[in-house]
Amino acid sequence: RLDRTEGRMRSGAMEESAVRRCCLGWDFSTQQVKVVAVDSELNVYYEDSVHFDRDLPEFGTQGGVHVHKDRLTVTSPVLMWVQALDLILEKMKASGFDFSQVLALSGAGQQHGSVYWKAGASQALMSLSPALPLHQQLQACFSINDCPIWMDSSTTAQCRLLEAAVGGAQALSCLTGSRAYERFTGNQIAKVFQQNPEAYSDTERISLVSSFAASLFLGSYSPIDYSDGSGMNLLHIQEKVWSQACLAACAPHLEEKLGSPVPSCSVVGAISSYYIQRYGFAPGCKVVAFTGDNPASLAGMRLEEGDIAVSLGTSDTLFLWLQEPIPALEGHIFCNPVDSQHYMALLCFKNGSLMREKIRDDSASCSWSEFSKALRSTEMGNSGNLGFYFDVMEITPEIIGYHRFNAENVEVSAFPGDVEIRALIEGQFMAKRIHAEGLGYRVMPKTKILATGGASHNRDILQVLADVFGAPVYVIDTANSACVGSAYRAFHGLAGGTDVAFSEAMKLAPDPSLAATPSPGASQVYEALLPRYAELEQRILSQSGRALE
Ligand SMILES: Nc1ncnc2c1ncn2[C@@H]1O[C@H](COP(=O)(O)OP(=O)(O)O)[C@@H](O)[C@H]1O
Ligand SMILES: O=C(CO)[C@@H](O)[C@H](O)COP(=O)(O)O
Repeated sequence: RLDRTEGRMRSGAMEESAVRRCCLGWDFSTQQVKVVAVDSELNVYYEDSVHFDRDLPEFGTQGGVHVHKDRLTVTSPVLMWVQALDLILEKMKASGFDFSQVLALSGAGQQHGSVYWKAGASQALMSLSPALPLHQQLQACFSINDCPIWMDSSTTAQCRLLEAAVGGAQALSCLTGSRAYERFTGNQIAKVFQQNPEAYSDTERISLVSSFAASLFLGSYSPIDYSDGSGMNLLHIQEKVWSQACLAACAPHLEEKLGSPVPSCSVVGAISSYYIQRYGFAPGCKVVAFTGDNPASLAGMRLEEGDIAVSLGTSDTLFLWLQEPIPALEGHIFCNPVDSQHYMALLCFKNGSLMREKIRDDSASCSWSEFSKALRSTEMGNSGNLGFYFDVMEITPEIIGYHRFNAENVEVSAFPGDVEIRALIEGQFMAKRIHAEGLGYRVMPKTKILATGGASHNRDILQVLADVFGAPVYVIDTANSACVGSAYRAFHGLAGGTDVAFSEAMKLAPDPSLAATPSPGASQVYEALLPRYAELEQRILSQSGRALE
């Protein structure tokens, strides 16, 4: 496995790269920009990344974001994303990467975040000078410099208005795949319009992080794809058009600022001459629509029906392939990124890796190996001790704070270090199983769990995942499934997109490898604990007055 933080050709790849045709897969995620190169036999042979906090400290982000004083507003500087692209391309060039062999590229972005292009920006995008980096030329192109991102939860008022405008939460979910969520882009745009009407009217185009990144490569505005567009509370997920009722409830002239959405596997154009002249890309290099990081991961893991994918990144997400959507008050239905007739379900847990890092720092001397040791030295079921750990207001369910319970369901104020670590990891995975089952998901004998994201490097964490779900856990060769999925999607788009089955185009892709199997006795332990966890979760929710109606 490669060190994910350093750009590296896989062994032997440097010599071969001159003749190696490839597709690039990008991921503009919360904490970093990452890229992989995948060759025509679908092998990953190059990976690179730029980490915002570490490599661009002048933007002063923590975990790639700025949390504002109200603790609800969370933004990221748009120019940091632009500069990260400059930096990563320069790193690739310095390492000898041969851009002329890139047949096509696609990418992913953290979902829901929005970028506001100022009037005149399209002209600047179309006339980029290859002599200068992008960030120097795009400085004045944004009407809002700090983009609202998925961690923002400041738009409750806008959410209630949107639901009321379309006949309630369930009606909105039937239309757009989700009830109103604070981070969903329509509500974020409504807040921008209400609080900053001048910036809104000075905006000629609104992009998602994904379509913004695609626009940088195209040198013109890229359309939003159906799958990432499903995370906005604006797209009619069955008809695949913007819902006029939702647009009207959010902000005026919104349709023209969004442009028309397109199937996720569309070729949206050829790469801008900027990249041909500055980096040596071939003029025919195609850009396939960018999508959300979770939809891209679904493609990267080549999810099959019955499987469940768990992404352990900044956020933890869980997703499934669906034929028939049944939108509900919890979870989300998105258009499927690789088959526009089908859908995917997604559950998002905001307290993912950053929460695990906090408990690691407090209880395992800032060391993942100490953290793992604690998991190995404690028993499945944690002697009945259960914990809920939410540093920031959780999405699934809406709980904040730490809540620890002993085997008698009595709330306690602290646990010893290793009990705390097991309580955190068991609790995170029990919540995932309980809420997936709430969407109708059932673990079956043939169930595979596909794990990805930074924490899927940790075998001891994956062992707890296998034990709690009672199913084997598989990983693909890289934890960057959103990048790999983006490169796969580029090949699919190149092969004909909607006219060709994704699975057909992916026949050569390597199978995932087994990382953990359930330990003997796991199912008895967790069959007893899961209902207790669910009851305690309800108890906390009703004490905080946030139980779902
Ligand atoms: N060995 C490990 N054990 C647990 N978590 C890890 C390990 N290595 C990395 N991580 C976690 O992975 C996270 C980054 O995951 P990643 O999927 O790359 O994030 P994103 O795509 O959201 O930027 C880090 O915040 C870190 O906590
Ligand atoms: O909000 C969601 C999904 O609905 C998040 O999953 C974002 O898409 C951020 O992704 P990561 O940076 O954690 O991969």
